[in-house]
Amino acid sequence: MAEERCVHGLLAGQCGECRPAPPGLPAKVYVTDGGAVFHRNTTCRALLDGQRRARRLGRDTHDPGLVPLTEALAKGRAACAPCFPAHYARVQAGPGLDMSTAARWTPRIPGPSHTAAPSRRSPLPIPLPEPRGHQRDVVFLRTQGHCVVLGTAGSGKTTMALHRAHFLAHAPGIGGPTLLVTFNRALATSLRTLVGDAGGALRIATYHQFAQSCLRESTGGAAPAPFRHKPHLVEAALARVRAERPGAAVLERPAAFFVDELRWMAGHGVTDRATYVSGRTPRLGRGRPLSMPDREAAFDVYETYLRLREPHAPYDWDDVATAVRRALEADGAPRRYRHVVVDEGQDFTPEMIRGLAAAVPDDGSLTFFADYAQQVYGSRMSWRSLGLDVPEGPVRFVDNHRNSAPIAALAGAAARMPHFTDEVELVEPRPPVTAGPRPTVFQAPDEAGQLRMAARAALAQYGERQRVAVLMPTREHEKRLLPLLECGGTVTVRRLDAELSGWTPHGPLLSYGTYFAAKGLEFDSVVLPLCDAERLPHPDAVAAHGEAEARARQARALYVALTRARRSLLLLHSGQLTDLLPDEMSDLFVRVAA
Ligand SMILES: Nc1ncnc2c1ncn2[C@@H]1O[C@H](COP(=O)(O)OP(=O)(O)OP(=O)(O)O)[C@@H](O)[C@H]1O
Repeated sequence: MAEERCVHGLLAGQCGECRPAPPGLPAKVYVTDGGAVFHRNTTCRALLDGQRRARRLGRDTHDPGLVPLTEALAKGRAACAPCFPAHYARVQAGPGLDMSTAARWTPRIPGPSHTAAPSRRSPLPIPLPEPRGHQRDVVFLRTQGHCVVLGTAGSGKTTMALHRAHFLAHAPGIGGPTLLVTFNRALATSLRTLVGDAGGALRIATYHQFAQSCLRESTGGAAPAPFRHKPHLVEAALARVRAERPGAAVLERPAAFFVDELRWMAGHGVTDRATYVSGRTPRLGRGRPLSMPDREAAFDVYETYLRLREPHAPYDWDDVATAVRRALEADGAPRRYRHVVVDEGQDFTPEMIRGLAAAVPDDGSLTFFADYAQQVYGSRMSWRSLGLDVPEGPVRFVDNHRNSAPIAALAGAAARMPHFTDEVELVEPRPPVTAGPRPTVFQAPDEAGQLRMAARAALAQYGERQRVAVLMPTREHEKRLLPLLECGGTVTVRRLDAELSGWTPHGPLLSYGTYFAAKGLEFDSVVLPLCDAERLPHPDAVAAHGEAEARARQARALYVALTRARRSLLLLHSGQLTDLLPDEMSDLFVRVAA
């Protein structure tokens, strides 16, 4: 049953052509040649408004014609929302309200015998699954000093980070104001919508929100905002150094390489020439180390950038972390937070973590959750370079609670490919047992066909009340995809970005965004267009970082995208399929041709 597919090779419910007619829709509906939806009758307000708008813009309009519902659905049309509000009301009700799910999400956090039980005065418990196995140990890990938790994708790191933060915020005696900090704004926003106001003692923020409020406090509100236009200024700095040092081969690299190099320097707090040029600070990753003369030239770019930035701001989004650490180390005042919990820690630089460690008092704690297989920002790092004191070593989560077995098998095989594995500590996952269909790989005739197919599959699954995301490597194609998903403005589509406006933690959802924007989030179904070899890895990344490093970085981003899907995964391409995925012979996906 798990592999039940339609005549087009897609999963039942995934195919825009074969999905059953949603209940409550009539046998015949009205469509116009230029429209993307179907209507109940020709007096529909949205239809008439749309035609008026088209005429105003000088476009042709078409008279509505009556067609069988099945034909309208087969052409990928969605129901017009004003004509079929009951249909959308049902879709909106969604699985999040299902009683069996509600029971599974009943929050109870039984405390271990050696720690105090959570206070009776605690606010309402948070709506999360109960910790299991090692997860329980982590919620109640020691409450002073540093703790590290490494876990594979979907192993409950975010869930346990929330549990732990909630426990630390409210446990009597040992509890106190707690900061749960993430890298992605989208993830922070989604966590806030999940827990709501879990009590004033728990704050959820991104690192950069924390940094800004910290600097504001330390300067009495006078701290300037970090400089926003670093790539532009690095390019200008590079042009100057090229003129001063003609013939230096390293300076022929694109500006993106230097942006990345400067980020590494800022992230590790390497700000003097001798330390940088000597190469004493250990580096990980596949990029070939620069020679000493090349490092001299790269340091010139750094210094020139600093000089150009000086009139604008004392720091940018990368080296703001050093300003925060210095401000906190110099500040003997009582700390605002007693405990800090870091989620998605693999994206934090050592300087960020040092600053967060300095933000808690001696009787407080810093807990660090990470999965280095999902590190997608900047150069490779290990938790061991963060300066945390963890004599007992990290706790490891190996059970994947999110992905079905076939999706985990594909993602796991991708993560075991030679371009992926490196010297950074990755947690080997235990294969999940949840059954499900194998991922589908669909070859469309061209890129436009990929986007059309992606939208149709996403709409079909959204119509089945699922939480769906269409994820792409970059923002380049978003403007072409959005109108296909919106169906003439009748379907509400959420963009995965910093604001994550309209995000709801439960119920059907149709969303789109980049692999990066989806970090930490999850969906029932994920559609990945543009999995072509010529895009993954992107040629710009190859030019900036070299083939091996670009492949490794892109593979980790793709791994993030694959592991966002709980039950259904559709990958699309039109040229050659990217070789960052296991090949056709692996039997880990079902191939479908247009
Ligand atoms: N003990 C548990 N029982 C049931 N479900 C769980 C449990 N722990 C986690 N889950 C579920 O597993 C899914 C993944 O959890 P979560 O997002 O916390 O994982 P993660 O390790 O942070 O993932 P990623 O790093 O890939 O973003 C969620 O749907 C969560 O509700």
